[in-house]
Parts: sequence; structure tokens; C-alpha cells
Amino acid sequence: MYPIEQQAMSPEIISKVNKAGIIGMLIIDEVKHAVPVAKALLKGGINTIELTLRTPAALDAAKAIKKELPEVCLGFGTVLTVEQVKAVKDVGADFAVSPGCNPKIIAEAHKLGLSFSPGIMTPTDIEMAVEQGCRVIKYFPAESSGGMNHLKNMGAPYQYLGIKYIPLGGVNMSNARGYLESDLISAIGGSWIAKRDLILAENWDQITANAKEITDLVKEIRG
Ligand SMILES: O=C[C@H](O)COP(=O)(O)O
Ligand SMILES: CC(=O)C(=O)O
Repeated sequence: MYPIEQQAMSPEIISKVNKAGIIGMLIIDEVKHAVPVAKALLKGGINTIELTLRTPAALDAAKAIKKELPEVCLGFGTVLTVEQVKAVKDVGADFAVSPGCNPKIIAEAHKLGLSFSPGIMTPTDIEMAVEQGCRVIKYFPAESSGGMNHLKNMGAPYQYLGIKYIPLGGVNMSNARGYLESDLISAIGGSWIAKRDLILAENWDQITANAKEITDLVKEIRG
């Protein structure tokens, strides 16, 4: 097991993600949408983003956000290969996440000094992540795996390690409170705030309104 001081996420990023409490997950099809959508999120109080590598525009979109909006804490999602770990590090990623728990990917991120949070949905996944030095771990797909109830039961044996989770997958305004009220949660994340069709329709006002609605809830619960 990696000692705690070598954990896969830097204390600085852990503190930013905890403080944010909410991560806006994005699928960007057109690079020209990157800065406006990030601005719309910032206007609604969200400064932490997971930009998925699911479209060819993702890396250039990230470059544009890093250049124009350095205050954004920019993570990448759907990082599935060693090459992608290098690519996101090269464009200045603050952190990266993946849907599953692949020790090769986590080791590469460690090597490059990139904060990384793998996805888990079973105790075996958690144990693999812990062995790789992860203490802030993505819970994916959260809702269809049993939501907060499943996480509470599954996480009980590992609680003494101080693990925190980032649930994604089916999280939205209707279930956010249940996650945010738990001590197990670092931050929640999801695509509902800036849905792909809202981005394509350039509906920045709706994205800001969605962001404000969830940041108000985060403030109400966490102060
Ligand atoms: O990593 C992200 C997940 O695909 C987000 O799931 P969601 O679209 O249900 O929010
Ligand atoms: C789903 C997810 O965890 C990801 O795209 O990174």
C-alpha cells in the first residue's frame, strides 16, 4: 500500500474539490463552446470541472479554458489509457478521473504527478484504489449502483482510512442533498448542470441557473 503522504491526489486538489462540493461534468463537441460554458458555470458559482475525453474537441477545449479562465480547477474525465494521462497532463490538467479502477492508469498519473481519482462501485474496486494510494475516489455509476445507501454500507469497513467519495452517474438536484449531507462525500458531480444539448444550444443562462441552484444547496448544507 502507498503511504498516505504519497496519495494519488495532492492535498491542494483535495482541498479545492472538498471546498467546491460540486463538479460540473462536461461533454464538449465544439471548442468554441469551451470558454462560454466554463464562464456560465463560474457565474453560477461552479469553479471545478470534469471535462470528459469523449469528444475529439476535449483537449483543445481544455487549452482554451486554461488560457482564458485560470481560476477554473480543471479535471479530465474518461481517462482510459496511459497516453491520455500524458495528454491531459500536457495541457495542464489539475486532476483526472476514470469510470473504472485501472492500476496502470493510476500508476502513470502518480509518475507524472497528476492528481487522480479512479471510479469504484464494489469493495474490490475500493481495495484496488486504496492499494494504489487513492483516498478520494469516484463512485460511479452512483445512482444505479444503489446510491448513498449502497455507498454507506460498502464504505463502512474502509471508513477508518478516511476515504472520501465523489459520486457521479445519475446524480442531480433530486438526490444531491442525500449525498451532500454525508461525511463520506468530498463533492458530487454530474452532467445535469451543463447538459450536452444545453451546450449545443448555447443556453448559457440556463447553465448558470442550474449551477446556481446546486451551489446554493451546497452552501445551505455545508455553510
Ligand atoms: O462521469 C460522468 C458520468 O457519466 C456522469 O453521469 P451523469 O450524466 O448521469 O451525470
Ligand atoms: C464516467 C466517468 O467516470 C468518466 O467518464 O470519467
